[in-house]
Amino acid sequence: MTEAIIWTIASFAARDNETNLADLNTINALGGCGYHVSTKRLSDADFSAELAVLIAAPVASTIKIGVIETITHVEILADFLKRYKKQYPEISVIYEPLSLSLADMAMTESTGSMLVDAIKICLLPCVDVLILPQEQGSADSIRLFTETTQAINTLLSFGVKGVCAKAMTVKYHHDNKQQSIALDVYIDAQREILLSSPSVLSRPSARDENSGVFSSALATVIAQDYPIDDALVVARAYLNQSAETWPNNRNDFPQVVLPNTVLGDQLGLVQQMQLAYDFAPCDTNRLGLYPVVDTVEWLEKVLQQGVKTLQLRIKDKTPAEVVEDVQAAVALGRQYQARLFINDYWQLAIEHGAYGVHLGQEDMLIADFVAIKQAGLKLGLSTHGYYEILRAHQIKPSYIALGHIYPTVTKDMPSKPQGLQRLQRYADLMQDYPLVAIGGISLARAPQVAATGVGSVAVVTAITRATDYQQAIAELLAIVEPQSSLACVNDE
Ligand SMILES: Cc1ncc(COP(=O)(O)OP(=O)(O)O)c(N)n1
Ligand SMILES: Cc1nc(C(=O)O)sc1CCOP(=O)(O)O
Ligand SMILES: [Mg+2]
Repeated sequence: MTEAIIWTIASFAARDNETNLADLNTINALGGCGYHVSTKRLSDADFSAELAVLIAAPVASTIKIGVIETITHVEILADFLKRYKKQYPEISVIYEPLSLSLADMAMTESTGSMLVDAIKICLLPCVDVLILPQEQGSADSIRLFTETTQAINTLLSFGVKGVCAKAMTVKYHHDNKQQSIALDVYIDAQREILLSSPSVLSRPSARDENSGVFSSALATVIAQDYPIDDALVVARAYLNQSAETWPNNRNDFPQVVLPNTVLGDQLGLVQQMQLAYDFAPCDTNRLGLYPVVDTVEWLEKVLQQGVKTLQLRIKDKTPAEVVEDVQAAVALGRQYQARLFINDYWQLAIEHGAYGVHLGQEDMLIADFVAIKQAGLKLGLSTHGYYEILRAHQIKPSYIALGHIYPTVTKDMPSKPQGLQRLQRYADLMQDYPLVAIGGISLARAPQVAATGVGSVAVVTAITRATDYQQAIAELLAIVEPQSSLACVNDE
């Protein structure tokens, strides 16, 4: 893995060293390596010279910008970033101006401050993520949320790629009591992310929101190639904790706000989702070896080898074309007393009484989760990183699948492989769930995957393309379910 290099460029009017130290501590704590340029009291020529020195430092993965005090510094910096991004288009620029609020920045007419105008015209088009506070706790949460999204959309029109309105206090009613939470709202061209955390007042151990630590944390996580949704989650968890380590306590992680929930309703989220919560638990937390196959013939072959968890995954056919396969699959599952999951065709799974259904994140928008729950079917949900894991956790499925761990030839994946280190982090964070690792897991890789503590390993080609599938299943079973293989041996 290449080193995560973060450059920080800022001038702090007050508490310089303290704030600078908080930045660098955060970068170190989260596994990055920071290089800092302080612009404070630098002449324009000296500022340009400092930036030229930075060029000689190791190439940045992300650049974090803090307070920039003068118009010419803004212009010099914007020019520098434009040139640097041309050379390294992959670089992300994270900007947390601290002293400016969302309302100040989002005014369309001139604010009366030439500095703010210069920031909007010159700097924002070079910025990938702008982070601003939205502090006021209006009693009308729908209005506050609407104003916030409007302000963010205005800022996006200035050319910044994504905007996060951070830690806004939202008051809402639940169980006849007024609750108060801190909400992060992030919007870019592809996504809108809402993360709720307990209000700052109820978290004495939380970090100072006005220290620039959020953007340093975000920059460091993005520098390690995490996508923005996952980076927001980890940065927020870091702010919510006091420890100077990569966050690993679920209590510190934010909750993903979904429509059709108490908070979602009170923010006026309108998306129609037939969500349900707390699905039937699986009979074990360790689902073991989990072959995913696309024919009834394969189901039977793997069942005959002693497999107890499996999935029928037929893609892109009409329900009428797969109904007989689903019926036959359910019958086989019963005959072998196995946990048979049906991918995608949740109505057929309900109709024919499968053990469970496996669905993806996008299915949360279309499938009737209430019907699945009412029918008593187990629900497995796919995830591809922290954000999706927390989103899945909101509805408490029967198991969570973590993918894709390695490159896979079975499916075109829009995301990057997670690798073992991330899998370990997810396994530690979600250890109370049945977890299933999937994606590119071969016989050779299975021992390391199993060693992360996930109770189940799902495979397609490790079985279907094996020269000897029976041998492959026997070896995979011995790796993933060593206790059951021992029991078999002892039983003989
Ligand atoms: C065990 C397991 N994990 C993940 C998937 C992927 O499901 P999904 O995201 O719904 O994608 P498709 O399989 O439908 O392409 C899975 N099927 N099984
Ligand atoms: C169906 C599927 N879903 C994935 C996910 O990450 O959600 S990876 C995957 C394919 C797994 O096949 P193989 O074991 O051959 O790599
Ligand atoms: Mg699916």
